[in-house]
Amino acid sequence: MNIALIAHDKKKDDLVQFVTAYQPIFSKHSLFATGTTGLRISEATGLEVTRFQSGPLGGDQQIGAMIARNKMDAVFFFRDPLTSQPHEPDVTALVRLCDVYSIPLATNMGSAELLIRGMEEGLLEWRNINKRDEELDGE
Ligand SMILES: O=C(CO)COP(=O)(O)O
Repeated sequence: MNIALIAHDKKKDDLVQFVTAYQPIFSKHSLFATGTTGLRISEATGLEVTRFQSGPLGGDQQIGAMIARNKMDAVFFFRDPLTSQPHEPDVTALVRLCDVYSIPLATNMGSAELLIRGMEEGLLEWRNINKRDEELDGE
């Protein structure tokens, strides 16, 4: 599965810690990230991460484009709710696209734990099979 990893600056340590803790699971998937987040994760874990532009320079939109093309299966986006971001419209757009396409989105450590455990149990594969069946039914 394709997984997006994104964190605002004050949340990057949390996301690095999270990915490190669940590295055996993340290592089974294709990882994508905004520029600085991806660099931090690959340096800390050695995992292969496809890096897009930094968030403020269009990285959020690049991940959004993957969602719009049905190429992203889950998004871990540790947002900083206490700091205003210069690219707030991009952040909102990315979250919105997750809702448009029903992509599982975890925006903090609590929901991330539940999402990764769901992935571990194969719940996302199950969801994708259902999605494919619905698409086939609609054809
Ligand atoms: O700003 C971001 C998400 O909105 C993250 O971008 P970086 O990973 O490049 O810091």
